[in-house]
Amino acid sequence: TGHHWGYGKEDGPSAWHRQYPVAKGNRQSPIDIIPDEARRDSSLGPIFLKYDRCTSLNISNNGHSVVVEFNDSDDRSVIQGGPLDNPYRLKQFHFHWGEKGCEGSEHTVAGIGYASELHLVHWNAVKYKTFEEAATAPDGLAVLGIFLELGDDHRWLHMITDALYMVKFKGSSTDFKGFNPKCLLPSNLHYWTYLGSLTTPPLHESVIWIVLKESIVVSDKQLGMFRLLQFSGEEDGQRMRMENNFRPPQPLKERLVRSSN
Ligand SMILES: CCCSc1c(F)c(F)c(S(=O)(=O)NC)c(F)c1F
Ligand SMILES: [Zn+2]
Repeated sequence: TGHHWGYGKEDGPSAWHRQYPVAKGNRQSPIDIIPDEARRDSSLGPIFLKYDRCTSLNISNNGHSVVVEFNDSDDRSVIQGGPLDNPYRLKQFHFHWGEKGCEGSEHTVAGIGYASELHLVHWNAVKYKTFEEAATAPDGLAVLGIFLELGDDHRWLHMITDALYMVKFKGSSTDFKGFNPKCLLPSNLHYWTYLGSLTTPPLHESVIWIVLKESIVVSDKQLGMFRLLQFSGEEDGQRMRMENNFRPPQPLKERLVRSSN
């Protein structure tokens, strides 16, 4: 139904505002994070991640990214603390990446992009009954953003890249049980936090962003496996390699970025 959004010239980020006017809103994501302009806030405590390995369900290609979904029927896997008033339940994680190493992340740091960015999406199940309801509420979602930079192989990322051949085409999905995303975290959980939005349509302004200062390291070979994925379905004629599925930084407007200590 209707013309769907994408990352191409005609249907990419610069065109999204036509169908999603909030694209020009006051709390859009991603942003360029300028560390020197972030406010250190001593009231910002540490974040706590309690991820239970047995809540992962499946890995799939939704035509925009590769997504690992979790069972969010209880509080087994949650993020809490930091800027959050409640625990937020882990719903899914996915990645954004480029076609070369110097760009591919969504947030940038003092104008510098990374090769990729991992998003762990959580929702406020204390205040809202469903993910869908939370996804449209100003404090409904908490997304943990982790930068990926190029270097040596990541010890655990192979668990994801080994499964990518099974979800090459849009609409494909396969079991992915027993994966604990804790293995994708850097050693240090210092972060920047600000109020923003989804970075893909419908671009809801419902995200409390928590972006980790420390990146994780993956190899070019591992990241190259993500580029074997296709935006298009198996039956679609033209081959559409999945890459450059990132939105560029948006205006900060009247927002403050805070920094944990
Ligand atoms: C209602 C969307 C379904 S869940 C989801 C998602 F699939 C997604 F891709 C992003 S993102 O904007 O791309 N990255 C932050 C999200 F924020 C999400 F919450
Ligand atoms: Zn994302």
